[in-house]
Amino acid sequence: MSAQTELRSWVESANGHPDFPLANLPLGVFSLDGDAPRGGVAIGDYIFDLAAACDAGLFADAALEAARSAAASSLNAFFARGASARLALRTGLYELLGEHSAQRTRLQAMGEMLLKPMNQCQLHLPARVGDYTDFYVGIHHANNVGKLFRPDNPLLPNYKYVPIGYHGRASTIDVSGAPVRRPNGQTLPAGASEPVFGASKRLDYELELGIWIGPGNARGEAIPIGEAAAHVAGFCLLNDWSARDLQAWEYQPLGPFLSKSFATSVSPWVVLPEALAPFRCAQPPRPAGDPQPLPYLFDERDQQLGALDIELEVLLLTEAMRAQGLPAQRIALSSTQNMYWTVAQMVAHHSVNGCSLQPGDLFGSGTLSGPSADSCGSLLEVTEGGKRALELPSGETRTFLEDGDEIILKARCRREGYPSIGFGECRGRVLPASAAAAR
Ligand SMILES: O=C(O)/C=C/C(=O)CC(=O)CC(=O)O
Ligand SMILES: [Ca+2]
Ligand SMILES: [Mg+2]
Repeated sequence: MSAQTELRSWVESANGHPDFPLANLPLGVFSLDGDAPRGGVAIGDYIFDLAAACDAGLFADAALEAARSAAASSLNAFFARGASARLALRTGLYELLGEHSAQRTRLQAMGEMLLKPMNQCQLHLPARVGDYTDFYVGIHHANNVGKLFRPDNPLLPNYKYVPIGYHGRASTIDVSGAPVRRPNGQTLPAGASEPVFGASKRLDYELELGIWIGPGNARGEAIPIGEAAAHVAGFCLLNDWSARDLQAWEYQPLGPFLSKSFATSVSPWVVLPEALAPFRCAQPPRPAGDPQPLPYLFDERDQQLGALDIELEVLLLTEAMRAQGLPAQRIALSSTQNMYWTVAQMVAHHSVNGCSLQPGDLFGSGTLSGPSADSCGSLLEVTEGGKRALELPSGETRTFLEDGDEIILKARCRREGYPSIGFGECRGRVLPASAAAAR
């Protein structure tokens, strides 16, 4: 695609925008000045108001139907419509927002009615999440964490056969910017034989890719792997906040429970699969020599697509850094290339037993650490279980998160010859535990 010129927009701030050029067009739900939340599209420094555009008669036919469902106060109905609605909407948006739009003069005159300054808007959770499942497909994370929790048996024998996951908690999913209260719970102090109750002392983040589910399946009807892509509505950043001391005490034999159910943060913009299509790397996600997946988990086309190629970043901003005027410090740079299982394999596996997936369900990929120390997706790994403190430009050190610390996740896709696109941010700041800890 010689798209650099074709993909220019008359919305000037979109051209060269680090996250939201015309090639991206992610969907979200926003409100302005306390008005009703509604669907919008990020373009440069603005949000294109889909309800206002529909009311102004800017869309027709399939694009109008798609825009109407994406203009609602949640994107569930739009997700349910699948790829044809996304394509119709994207085509309509290109026609309206492209540099050579036939309607450019009219749209520019409508200015403020259609384009809302993003920095004045409030962004909401883009969909009602019915169910949330967190996978474990970051193989470096699985190895690193396995070594810490189970030194004798880090990567369990099922890992290369089953996309491992646990059922998360949908009621505590927040959009970026919502604070995260340090949880209280049971922990087993080092050397003790009985647990104590109190605020977690080992609060951590997890760098993950979020996957929004589209049409989904009826109960009892598994989604074949070759059709799995049709059930993926889009992608976001996800932080699976984790209390490692609660986790270490509670997780056997059924897996994480209260150590992860107190908060999960997601970025507000849903990056559509069509926008991500160019960003794949040739390397297949499964190294040669590893066991062949069972047939329901194998699709030649899915393997040939290669791994998603999205750069992922974690930044930390402490209160002292804020007070000293220091910028957030990057503490990890990783990539979705570290996913051992593909998104299609996750969808096929999740539904193979007849479990139904529904529009607006959310998957977490699992923590996407890379192989090196500067690409770890959690503090547990960065500090080797709290043994090696992380040094910060403020002169502070961290093993786990302190109250007031803010974690910022970012993601970007780059490829020669294509405009790069970004996901925006997923932020969360730690609040002190509630007084219940004193009881
Ligand atoms: O017991 C373990 O090996 C570790 C489990 C997790 O940390 C669970 C989790 O959230 C998976 C992930 O993010 O990759
Ligand atoms: Ca996780
Ligand atoms: Mg969580």
